[in-house]
Amino acid sequence: MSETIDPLPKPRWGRRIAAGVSIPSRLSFTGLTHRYGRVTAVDDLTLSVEPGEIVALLGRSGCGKTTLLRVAAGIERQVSGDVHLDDRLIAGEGVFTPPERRGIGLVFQDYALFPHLDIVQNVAFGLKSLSSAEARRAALAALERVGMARHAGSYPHALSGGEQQRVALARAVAPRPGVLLMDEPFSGLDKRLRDSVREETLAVLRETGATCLIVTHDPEEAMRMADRIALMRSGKLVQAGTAEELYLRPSDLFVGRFFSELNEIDAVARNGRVETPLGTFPTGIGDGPVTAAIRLSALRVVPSGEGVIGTLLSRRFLGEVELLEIGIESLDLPIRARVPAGVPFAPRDEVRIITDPSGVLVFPADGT
Ligand SMILES: Nc1ncnc2c1ncn2[C@@H]1O[C@H](COP(=O)(O)OP(=O)(O)OP(=O)(O)O)[C@@H](O)[C@H]1O
Repeated sequence: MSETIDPLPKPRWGRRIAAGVSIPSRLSFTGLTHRYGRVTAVDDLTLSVEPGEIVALLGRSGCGKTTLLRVAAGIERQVSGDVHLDDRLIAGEGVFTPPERRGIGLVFQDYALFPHLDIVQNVAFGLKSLSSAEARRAALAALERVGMARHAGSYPHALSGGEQQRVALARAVAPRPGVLLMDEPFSGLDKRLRDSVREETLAVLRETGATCLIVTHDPEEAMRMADRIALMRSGKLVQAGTAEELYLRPSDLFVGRFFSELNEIDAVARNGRVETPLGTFPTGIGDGPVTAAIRLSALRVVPSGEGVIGTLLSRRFLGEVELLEIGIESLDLPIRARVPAGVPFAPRDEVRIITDPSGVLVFPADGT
């Protein structure tokens, strides 16, 4: 007897309908600076988002992410630097293409649906080049793709946050923009809903093929969604690369901290090595004061045998893993370790710590 295999997983949103395909553009910023009065929100930033690429713009609150998006959209006019769409200068010295002529779609944090228009009118709003019948048809198709066609006649206030987010996505992709900008599009959703809406949004983005720049302050979200991550600090681009590159080879301690929890130990590098209470590790940098940053997952904790002697101070059960705090005589602060749950220790037990050198990052001590 043969088994029937369903070739496609059942979509959670609507029927299996493909989103309209966009012709993706390259979006690039060159030497971009923007100020609000004395505040420099974006500082000499250069970044290119390649056609069809999804890039997450990541950084703490106030680092300039939204400002960069607003400049790209044409809501804000930069102080200096250029913005190009492919080879076309859209904002720069003496040039300013108005937002509606840029072919850029936007999804705002608060979705920004028009309260006085019903859902299908909201989505059809940007389809100015089509007749009203065609615009309605395209809007309904976009709503169908995000599983919201049955709400076409509802008004935004009658929809949940997750439903409004889907409508906002349908509205942004319906005109088939070459570039889509999303500003913290999932931040208004609770954690469980956020995961499923994010996955579905990603599927729609991949189908449309649009170039996409997504603002987020959540490294995990950036890693899940983006082909590349651009990390900002104080208006500057600190590092851009794949999640793996940023995680494995952070350019400085700030980037390292963003992607993993670290034990930070001040030490002095000599002859390409640094000696710490947890062992001696290669540095890859010149001699001088350094910070040895040791990932919590790089520590193995065993009851006896080889390893650095410590005393277990506390253990916290986190499901699959446990967080241990261990005191070491020569260190003022306890060392933290993230180990598989179920370790056979109790507080005050003597333990041995073994450090995997591949989980040790060494940076010049520059006070970052
Ligand atoms: N309209 C404005 N007028 C004056 N200052 C502003 C304005 N908008 C932003 N700023 C300032 O510019 C800096 C960058 O703000 P921006 O909103 O771009 O950062 P962000 O990284 O998007 O932050 P968040 O994640 O909190 O939205 C901040 O210091 C902010 O206070």
